Amino acid sequence: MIKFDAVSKNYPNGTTAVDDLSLELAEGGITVLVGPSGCGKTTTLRMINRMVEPTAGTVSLRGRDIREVNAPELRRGIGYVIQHAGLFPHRTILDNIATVPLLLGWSRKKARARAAELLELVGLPGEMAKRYPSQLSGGQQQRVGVARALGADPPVLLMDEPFSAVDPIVRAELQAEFIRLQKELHKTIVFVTHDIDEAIKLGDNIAVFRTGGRLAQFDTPERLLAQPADDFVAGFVGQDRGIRRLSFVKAAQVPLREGAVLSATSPVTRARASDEPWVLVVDAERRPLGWAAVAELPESGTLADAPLTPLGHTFSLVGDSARAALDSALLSPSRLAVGVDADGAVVGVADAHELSAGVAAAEVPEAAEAAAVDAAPEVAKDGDAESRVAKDEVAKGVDAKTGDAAGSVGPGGGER
Ligand SMILES: Nc1ncnc2c1ncn2[C@@H]1O[C@H](COP(=O)(O)OP(=O)(O)OP(=O)(O)O)[C@@H](O)[C@H]1O
Repeated sequence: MIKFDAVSKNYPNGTTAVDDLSLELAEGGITVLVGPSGCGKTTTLRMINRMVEPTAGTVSLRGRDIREVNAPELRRGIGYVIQHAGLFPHRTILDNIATVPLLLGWSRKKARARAAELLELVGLPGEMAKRYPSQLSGGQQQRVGVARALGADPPVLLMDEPFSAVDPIVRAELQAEFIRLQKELHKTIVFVTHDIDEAIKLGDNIAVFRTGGRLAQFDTPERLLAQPADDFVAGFVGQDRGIRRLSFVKAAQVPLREGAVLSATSPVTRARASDEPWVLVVDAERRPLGWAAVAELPESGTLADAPLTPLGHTFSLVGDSARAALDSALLSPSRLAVGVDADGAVVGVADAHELSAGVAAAEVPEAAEAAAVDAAPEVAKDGDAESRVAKDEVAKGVDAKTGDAAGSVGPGGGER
């Protein structure tokens, strides 16, 4: 729905900020623009709301060349969120959020009612409405920024490094809240970051730019990790892309074996006969109780009499990723990961070698399938890979990069 067709931006000083970009961004999805500093991400973003005009090529929105739409009208349908939230310091939180509805001519009462709804939507308590921005934490301000950008319910949101100015814990919260919000709102979002991990966490699709404003690869996160287009992309996505790729493989896809899984009522002689250094002791419902080291078993009796070493953590075959499975193998005293079903009953075990062979055999899933991994409730990113919870923000207002008013409505912005 947002299409760049052979778009370039050259500045009079000779800088090519964006070079011959052709790209189609899907409606209702999150497209992340990522790349090193100065590679043209912000310029690309700002060409969508006409804060920057291309030197060549065409940007279109839902099939219409955006040059045919006057900038204020265009920006009415495009929310804009920036680093540091860019709130108006002398307006209350409620009035900051009500900015866009007021600009659109809503009555003060209706605009404030909408602002109160948005405050709740981004997870902030109503009592914050009367405070001023300086009385909120950085993360809270970012949420207000998001609420403000959502004021007129625009179908498109542009977000320029919205989470970069907060500490890593708040950032993870904001990211997770952002994912929650997007599941509800289905906006078309273009998100700029220089952080590849953030891109992989948030993006349905990722455009990797290289210096000189050139597009290096446009792909789903899983394909970016599995099949980087060239050495630059491989270097940019990082050395540990193999591990991160595991987040996109369902644990259910990796083969498990029965291994030495024995009930606590089994005689210790059975454990010795298993030829395994460790046996997993389970209760009558096959729920795991702990590991027994065969070399340390008592002479006689049952496994209920044996000293047990705690399990570490199990992984769920119902929703976890292969990354959670590998993590549990690495942390297990027996070096075996224990896979359980939805009831917590043991299905089987695998060591790191077996898991990695299983992952290699599993095809890189298509985007839809990978999204299903993420959506599965049990994947819940509970303890493992990503803690997708977030609180984000948005808005428009004073642009941290330029100091300009950067409203998506009204005259804000302009080229740098
Ligand atoms: N108004 C301007 N005049 C001249 N050059 C500019 C102007 N605005 C941006 N540039 C240059 O264009 C290039 C791309 O800038 P842009 O801000 O789009 O990069 P970016 O990828 O967003 O970088 P960062 O991650 O550091 O924010 C840079 O070399 C920048 O210096």
